[in-house]
Amino acid sequence: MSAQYFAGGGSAGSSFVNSQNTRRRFSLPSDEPPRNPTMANFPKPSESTPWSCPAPSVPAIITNARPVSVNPSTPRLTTVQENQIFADKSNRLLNIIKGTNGILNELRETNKNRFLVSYPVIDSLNKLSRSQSFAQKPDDAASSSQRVIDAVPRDYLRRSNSLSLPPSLKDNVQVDPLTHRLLTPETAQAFNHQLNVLKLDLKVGNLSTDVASLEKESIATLLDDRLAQSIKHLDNLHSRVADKSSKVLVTGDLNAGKSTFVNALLRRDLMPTDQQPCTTLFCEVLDATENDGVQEVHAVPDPAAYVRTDESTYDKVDLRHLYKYVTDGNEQYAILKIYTADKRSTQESLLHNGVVDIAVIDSPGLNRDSLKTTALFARQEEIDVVVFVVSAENHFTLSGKEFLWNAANEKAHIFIVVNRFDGIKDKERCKRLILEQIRQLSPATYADADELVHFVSSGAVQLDENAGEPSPEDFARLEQRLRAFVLENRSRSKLSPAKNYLQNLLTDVHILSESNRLAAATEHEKAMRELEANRPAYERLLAVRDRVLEDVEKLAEDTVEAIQSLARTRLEAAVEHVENVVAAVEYPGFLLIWQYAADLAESMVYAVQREVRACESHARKQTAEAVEKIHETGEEHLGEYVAQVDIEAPFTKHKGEHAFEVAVEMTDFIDLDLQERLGFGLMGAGFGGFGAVTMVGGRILGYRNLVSLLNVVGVNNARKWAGPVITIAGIGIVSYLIHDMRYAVERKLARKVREQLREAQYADRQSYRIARCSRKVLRITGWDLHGRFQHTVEAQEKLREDQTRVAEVSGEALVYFQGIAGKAEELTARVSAIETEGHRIK
Ligand SMILES: Nc1nc2c(ncn2[C@@H]2O[C@H](COP(=O)(O)OP(=O)(O)OP(=O)(O)O)[C@@H](O)[C@H]2O)c(=O)[nH]1
Repeated sequence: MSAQYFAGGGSAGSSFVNSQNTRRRFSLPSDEPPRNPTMANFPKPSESTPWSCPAPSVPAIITNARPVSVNPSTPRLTTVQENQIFADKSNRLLNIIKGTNGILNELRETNKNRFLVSYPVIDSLNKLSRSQSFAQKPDDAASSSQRVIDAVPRDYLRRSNSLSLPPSLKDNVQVDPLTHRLLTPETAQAFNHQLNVLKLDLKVGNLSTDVASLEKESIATLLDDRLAQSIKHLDNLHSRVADKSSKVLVTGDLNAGKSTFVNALLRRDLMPTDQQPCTTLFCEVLDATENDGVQEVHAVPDPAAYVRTDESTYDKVDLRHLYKYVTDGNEQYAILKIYTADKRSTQESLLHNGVVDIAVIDSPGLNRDSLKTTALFARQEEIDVVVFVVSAENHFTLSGKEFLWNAANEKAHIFIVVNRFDGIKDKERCKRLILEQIRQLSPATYADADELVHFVSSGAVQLDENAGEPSPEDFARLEQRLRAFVLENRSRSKLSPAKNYLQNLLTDVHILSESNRLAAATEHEKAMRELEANRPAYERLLAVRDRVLEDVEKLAEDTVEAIQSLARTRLEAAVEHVENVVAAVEYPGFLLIWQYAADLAESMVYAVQREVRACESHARKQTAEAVEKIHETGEEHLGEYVAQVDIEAPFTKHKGEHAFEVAVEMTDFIDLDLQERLGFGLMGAGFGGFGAVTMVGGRILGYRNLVSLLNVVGVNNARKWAGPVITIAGIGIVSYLIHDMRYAVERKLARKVREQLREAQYADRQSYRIARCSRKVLRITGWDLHGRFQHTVEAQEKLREDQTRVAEVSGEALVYFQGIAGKAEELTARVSAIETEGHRIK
């Protein structure tokens, strides 16, 4: 049989065995006084069960022996009283287990779906060192971190009268909210180290990971594992506490008579006995009522997986073949579960006696090979009592001594059966020698030897259960004390592990939730403080934003309007005075008059366009100044930034829009419009001399004037003079036109250019275009500023939203962890009030 079986065996699972050596026992003070029952609270002795009958008078073996398994000052109870107390304690423990289970499940749920449960730490190693007021060894030469790890938590746990955190932890609990990382490796380890059940397992293979190097998420995952394990273990404890049966392991040297003793207890020849060693397997004898009344054997390969109702977990064996299975050494089985019917009355039956169900486990005799396995088996918490059978003829063997020595460390009290006493001649000497050996091997058992050491002859017990023969007196007393011992131990073996585990677990839950509450409180306070601190700045920003953006819009509109207005005025003037360019253009003579006309037209166009460019330049300058002003205003409220506005771009883009052309035509050289000519002549230099002539010429050419003149001179005379006069007039007109051609071109081109520009609404359009370019630049600048304000406001709002969320979540966490800590504290007080040491049974 492998040791592995025992690691996983039993309803309590592996952790029972494993936790034995590591479990830290500390007792928290209870608010309630110990609930030791008084006789007044329980039935009178007359109401007791058969077990409470007066012990047969046997000579006291050791007169000064003092019972140490329970408080000697506590009055002995009847089995009924003990049963009631046990039932009360069990129920209270079961309720606490249920409550603790609820907390763990809630913590798991929270850790997964609401907020991560963090492992808080202490931020400064120096501060930790100061907390040596908790330390027992202030001058310890060990490193400060190790000193702290050793001193703070354990000492706190040992000395604290309440479950509040030590001041050193309270002051310094910190979780970095940004990185969610635990601070400083030493402090993280220190915190982890103070936990017991919920201590994180940081071993990956052979490597040990540092808590501080873990992200909060990783810690939450590890914690989840821990919580899941604890929930499972609580379930095991629940089953164990709820299980009303007790287990008695019968062990001892080879051939000491263990099987004979078991048969004597059962009053039945069930287990094979032989003069040579024959028991090769652990054999658990249970009452057949636990197997629906069917007597049979279940050969179980894996006890941890054994389920009575699931036949795949064992091989069914007929009771008739038990001998073969027990003696053949079937190594594939770890244990035989033997369900047997006990026909005796409830009062007499050991297995099913109406008070406590007892399962007796016969085991292979101790030798070098079986010693370790049996020791592991005995160490299981589900073993309530270990009965050690020693042969009165052989005394203790080396293996037996080693077993007792180790078992005494685990169970303190062993029930010892000195068997085959019938074969001893000098019985008193034998008793003396054996008791002396017991004194050395198990002092606690020796101290209570009257109760725990029995010299009997199992072989002398009548096995025929129907015969009704009374047991020998010494064996009857043994049975009575064994039942009492089972009851006394039941409380300790069943309830103590649950109590210890609950105390450790609840203390861990309290420490964890209390430190999380502190972290949440710190975070909440910080978030609220920050929210309050940046509120004025935020409100100011909102007010300034609206005002500044309004001002900027107005500035932009004013600037654009001024630019447009000035440009229109200047361009209208330029159009109106387009003929001013004439003075600047040299007249090259009549023969080149066409060229002259082209130069004039070009100069006039150029002059107007030059004015457009001047307006654009002015607009750019004004726009740049406005942009600069807006930028300065922005920087005043938002801090320095680089404005991303290209002032030139819109002006360059619409560069060609001011172009226009004027074509020179033949008609531009002849001007018959006198009025215009006069008007123009008034402005032209040297034009006055021809004014009267051209005016008369103009009248001559009029038809009505011509008819009036003919009437005066007569038609015949007119015919006579007509030819020469017309010739002279024609020559004059031609001369005049040639002479007037330069001025006609100047007048007509000026008029033509002006009219075309007016028709095209050139001044309006250009001033509007220039203003539009400027508006575009200023609008972009305004948008830019608006965007920057918006960005700043949004950043502020985001910050405030985050702070609000942190405040809400941390506030929620604070209340939550406060609740958990309170529940844990209350449950701890309740569990501490349960006394599990048991009582002496009559
Ligand atoms: N005289 C006498 N013989 C006994 C007594 N008890 C047991 N025996 C005998 O001792 C021998 C061994 O008894 P078992 O019960 O098989 O011993 P055991 O310790 O179970 O043996 P293993 O399990 O094989 O180690 C048998 O022959 C029994 O008859 C007793 O009280 N008096």
